[in-house]
Amino acid sequence: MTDLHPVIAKVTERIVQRSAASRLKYLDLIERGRDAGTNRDQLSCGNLAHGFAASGEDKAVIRTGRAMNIGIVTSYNDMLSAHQPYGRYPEQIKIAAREVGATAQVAGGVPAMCDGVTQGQAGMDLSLFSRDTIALSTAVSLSHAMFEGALLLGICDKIVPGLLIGALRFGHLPTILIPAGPMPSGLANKEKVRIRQLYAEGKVGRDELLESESASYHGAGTCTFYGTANSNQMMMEMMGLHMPGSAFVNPGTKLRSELTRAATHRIADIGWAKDGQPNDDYRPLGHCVDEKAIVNAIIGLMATGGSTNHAIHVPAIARAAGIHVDWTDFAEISDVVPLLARVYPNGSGDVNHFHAAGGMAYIIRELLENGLLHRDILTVARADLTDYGKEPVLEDEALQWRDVPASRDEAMLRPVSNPFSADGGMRLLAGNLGRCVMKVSAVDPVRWTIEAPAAVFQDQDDVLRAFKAGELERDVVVVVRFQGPKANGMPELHKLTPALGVLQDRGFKVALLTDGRMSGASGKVPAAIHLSPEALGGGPIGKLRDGDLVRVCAQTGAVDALVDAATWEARDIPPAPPPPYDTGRELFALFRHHSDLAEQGASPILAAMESEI
Ligand SMILES: O=C(O)[C@H](O)[C@@H](O)[C@H](O)[C@H](O)COP(=O)(O)O
Ligand code: SF4
Repeated sequence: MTDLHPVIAKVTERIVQRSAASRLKYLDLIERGRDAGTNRDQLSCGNLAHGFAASGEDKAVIRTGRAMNIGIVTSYNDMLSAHQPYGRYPEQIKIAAREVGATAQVAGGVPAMCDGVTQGQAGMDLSLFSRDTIALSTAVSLSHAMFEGALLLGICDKIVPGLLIGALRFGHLPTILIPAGPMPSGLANKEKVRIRQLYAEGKVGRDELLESESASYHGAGTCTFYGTANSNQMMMEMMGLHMPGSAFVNPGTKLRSELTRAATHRIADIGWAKDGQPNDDYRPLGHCVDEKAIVNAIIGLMATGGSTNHAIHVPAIARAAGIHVDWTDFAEISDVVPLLARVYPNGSGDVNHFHAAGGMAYIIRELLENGLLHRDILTVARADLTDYGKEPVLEDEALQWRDVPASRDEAMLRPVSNPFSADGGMRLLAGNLGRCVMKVSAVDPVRWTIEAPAAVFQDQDDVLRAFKAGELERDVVVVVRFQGPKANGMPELHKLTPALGVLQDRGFKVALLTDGRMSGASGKVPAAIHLSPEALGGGPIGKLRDGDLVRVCAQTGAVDALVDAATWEARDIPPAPPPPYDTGRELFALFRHHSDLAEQGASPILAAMESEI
């Protein structure tokens, strides 16, 4: 077994040192929460009676207060394909809880936005802030102090980060995340993108496009591209917050339901008490999510080509646990963690193919054996992260975990000894335009450096209008600004991907530069995103003008306007567009006013919380 890589050890120690004071304060919160929350002792008879009045056959057990009452926080809705399966999970969980003498109640529901439905629409301006809304809703759910454990039902982009941020403020509770799995594979993602580009060129009509999209997104379960949602599942495995290997088991299968049952049984095993006696295997969420677990999540992003959105969500999740990480930590980890998986958009296969090839079990075992992962973290499983290097199977109807000694498809999954690339492909870029990130794992290396005249926009629809008018048929850095959290909520600009892809396929050197975001499913066009500081409030991206030479370079980590210093200094920032107003966006003005930098997590609630504690 190889010793831990020195850079992983160094970055982890730097995070520990940086977080020492805030982490200590957080751990004290957990101690106080645990002492106050034991078996609902602080509740009055009136409080308690309200809490179990409608709990039916569980009423007597909840009333005695001697067994774990599990709080289920669910993000069910039946519009979101990934969350539609959750509809029947609470009843299944209640049955499983009774099997081990525990009880379960739905503590609350949280909203779950589908970025696929809102992509390119006004609703996308609420997407990032829906994460903090989910965190607040999770806190409201768990604030009833009726629970000695929590099960979180969530999968998609902002939902898992939001659930975790909220639940971490109740870090004294043992907590397990329960996924529902990916939909079976439909139309191949590459074919979906081909039809989209034909539509962008006017070569196919809306009917053909809708047919193609419907064949790709065709049923219950998470979309099969490796975007932010599936990156969430990967991170939960890397942090040991799922039952091992839960991430990519399809909905509606016996294995899926057995994993849900096992998670319910397990949560009852790791509370602070068991059968009314102190339990020496108490595993509170706030102890599981420590600096090593956060570093493991970042390592997972690099080893699998995970979503750039997590360059924003991981700092926010970490802050909720009193831990501070930055993009320099990401970049240094990326430099030493090889890319072991090629899953669309970083390859052709999807997450079902990835799982069949060996999936997370293979990735984790490979990284552990090569000293590229913290093994000694407090997971929700029985041992440490070793448990997660095995895949779940049913043998004679019983849940088992088995080794995955080798990749079953080296076109998708490779060993550390023969990676797809020596590093993780999430680069930090810095220069006179600020700091930003660029994911290169899905970008041809010949396009890692783009130097071209800027075409400057303040709205993604204006980019598409310029494309359709033939105004972008050249080497170009497309700049879209005033897309930061304070300006309009930092939407994803993924709708631009087909048009920019067409320009790139026509042979032009093309890059996107924005203070906004891209989808985790965005791929082949180099995109320098999350540029901080954002244009609103004076970020230098606001000084750019049409025709300025701009250089984005993932090789050297540069993002610069090649404009002479005197001209640059003399420039003003143009007035910001009016704030968004419709689709409920005006209700989120509070969040826009208080959001902090993307590199800190772009979180109004954490920024405000830290200003008080
Ligand atoms: O970060 C992500 O993974 C995206 O937000 C994803 O959740 C969203 O659905 C995209 O829109 C991709 O899907 P389309 O390519 O179908 O838009
Ligand atoms: S992966 Fe994206 S598009 Fe698919 S259900 Fe989740 S949020 Fe919606």
